[in-house]
Amino acid sequence: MAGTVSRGAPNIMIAGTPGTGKSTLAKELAQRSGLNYISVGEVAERADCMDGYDDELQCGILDEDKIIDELEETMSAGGNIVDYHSCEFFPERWFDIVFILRTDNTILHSRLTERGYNEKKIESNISSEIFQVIADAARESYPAEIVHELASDNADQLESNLDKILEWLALWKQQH
Ligand SMILES: Nc1ncnc2c1ncn2[C@@H]1O[C@H](COP(=O)(O)OP(=O)(O)O)[C@@H](O)[C@H]1O
Repeated sequence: MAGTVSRGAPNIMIAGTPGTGKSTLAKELAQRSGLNYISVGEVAERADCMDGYDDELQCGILDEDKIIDELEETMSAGGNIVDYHSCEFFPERWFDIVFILRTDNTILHSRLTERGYNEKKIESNISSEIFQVIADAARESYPAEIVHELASDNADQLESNLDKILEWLALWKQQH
């Protein structure tokens, strides 16, 4: 079960549709908490954990088994903030808490346009956000009580999300 493994510091998953603000939140959280930031995409590139390329969506395909092997030791030690769009394929035991960032469709559309995504990729991501694909998959893979959705539309919400997570972290430390 998640959360029952003894670790010096918790592992936090930050998931969500591309453009919802995962890396913005996760990097700032790492700064403020001292926890270790892990961009799964960057590790996968560096450690050659990609398994082909999706031409339609114009993105690499992750070799899930390989990235799990690559991260296992670091995750077992605890104290990590993991940034990746989906999380259902990671071992349940890795995470003490899972946050799913959610963004209003119009705002998300502008962010992805600004990022230079093509129309097909934008539509695919917006539809994934509308149908809450990532949130539902997370809830199927982790205990409901550790999965939390966070609104990520504006700077105030970013601050309040950081506050909430830092509060949770302080509580975790008191209890462990
Ligand atoms: N809470 C927020 N309010 C306003 N803009 C945000 C917020 N979070 C992220 N952004 C902006 O949205 C864009 C996408 O954020 P990013 O963190 O790269 O998303 P992701 O890692 O989920 O793909 C960036 O330009 C970032 O500055």
